[in-house]
Amino acid sequence: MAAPLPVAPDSADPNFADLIAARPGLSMHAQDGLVMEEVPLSRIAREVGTPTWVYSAGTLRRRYRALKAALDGAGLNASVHYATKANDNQAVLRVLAAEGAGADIVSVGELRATMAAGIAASRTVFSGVGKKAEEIRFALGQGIFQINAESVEEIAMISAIAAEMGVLAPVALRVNPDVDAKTHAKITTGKAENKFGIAFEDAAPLYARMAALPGIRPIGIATHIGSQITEGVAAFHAAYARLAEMIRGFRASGLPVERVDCGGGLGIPYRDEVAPPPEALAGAIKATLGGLGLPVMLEPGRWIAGPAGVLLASIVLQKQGSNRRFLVADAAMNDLIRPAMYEAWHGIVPLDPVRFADDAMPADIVGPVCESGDTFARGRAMPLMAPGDFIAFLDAGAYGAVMSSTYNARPLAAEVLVDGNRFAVVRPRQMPEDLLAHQRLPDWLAP
Ligand SMILES: Cc1ncc(COP(=O)(O)O)c(C=O)c1O
Ligand SMILES: N[C@@H](CCCC[NH3+])C(=O)O
Repeated sequence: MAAPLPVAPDSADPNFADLIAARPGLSMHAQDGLVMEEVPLSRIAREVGTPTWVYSAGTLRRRYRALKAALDGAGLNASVHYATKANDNQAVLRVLAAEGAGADIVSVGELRATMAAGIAASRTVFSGVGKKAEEIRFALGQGIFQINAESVEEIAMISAIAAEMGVLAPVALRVNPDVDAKTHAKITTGKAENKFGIAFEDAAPLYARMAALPGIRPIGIATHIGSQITEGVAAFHAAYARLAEMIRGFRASGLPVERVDCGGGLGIPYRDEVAPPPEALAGAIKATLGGLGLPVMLEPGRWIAGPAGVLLASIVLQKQGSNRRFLVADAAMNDLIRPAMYEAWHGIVPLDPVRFADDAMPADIVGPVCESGDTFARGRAMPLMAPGDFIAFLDAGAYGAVMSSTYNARPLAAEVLVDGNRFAVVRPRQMPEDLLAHQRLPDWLAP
């Protein structure tokens, strides 16, 4: 049976004004329309074209500082290691490097990016379930701060490489605490069925064996239970309580523990989620791990970068289907894949103050890619729009550009950084013809 005709937008959705009011880096002006810091976004859309990612340096700084202040305020000796995977643009990394951030990386590519941006390897933790030997060698050669090992096989590999290089690898065990983070199934990582980490019951004997290996300096334990965790800090609390119990056990057996890595995962409100403030996370860490007197690490990605970015797009056309209105944008799932991949909800607002204030009727907002999954929103309250009108996808600073592709031979969108009243293109649009120029034909296919 066909879905019923949406006669009214989803009343649970926040309206444009509420969305913008909740995002301090953005404001709506009668003349200039939607403004990021002091730069009208329509100016960027006109000068740079669309689709384009735009990041706010001010929001990145403000959020990094808020997180650090919450950890310091709880009396924790904490270091923040920004999860590079959320947004690895050099400009974003530089802003965070200047704030004193360390990094969390999952590949040599990310390590090269963070080092190029001024974050030393000695402030960087290497996570990931499938690090290759050459990546481990490179990271050790650069003096990596910590490697979070995820399996007994990997520990053997790290020890062999380090011993051959004549160094001691600083290794923490990533433990899987089997805690339900109550987030989307594709981004939960701390349940027993997930591929991540070492089973809780295996960790203690493994840590003892690790301490006896020639190439390894045991550092402590790490965990990361999932991403976009909202609705309280109970899951964090449960996971960290298990870590604390484990560390006490290690100590009782005479095994050294230097620090504990609490991972990332703090969620943000995209729609109406109640995301815990960083003070609540800091409180959960203090309540569970605080008594151990150890330095703690955090690996936040989304919380810092998500609200700092938008994706600008233009309306290509508005079309009427048999029972739905479609707004076809020039951004697509190849740019922002989160709605297609996780059914994620992103605020979508017009840049034009007149459209912003207009009466809204439900529309499906879609991209031009040849997949029905290329749908950003269904039954969303949107005004009538004309070709060339600009829209912004909110909270697109994390897991946006980094997850984009050239599917349908589409360009990789440009990236722009705004800082106060200035803006700059920090990665130009990459055109399909440039990518075509990189392709090669073997002789046997030559005409
Ligand atoms: C090991 C690790 N640390 C940190 C993060 C960052 O997560 P988030 O962006 O949710 O803070 C991730 C991604 O989920 C991760 O896998
Ligand atoms: N890519 C996911 C988050 C994954 C976090 C990485 N472990 C998202 O967009 O929500």
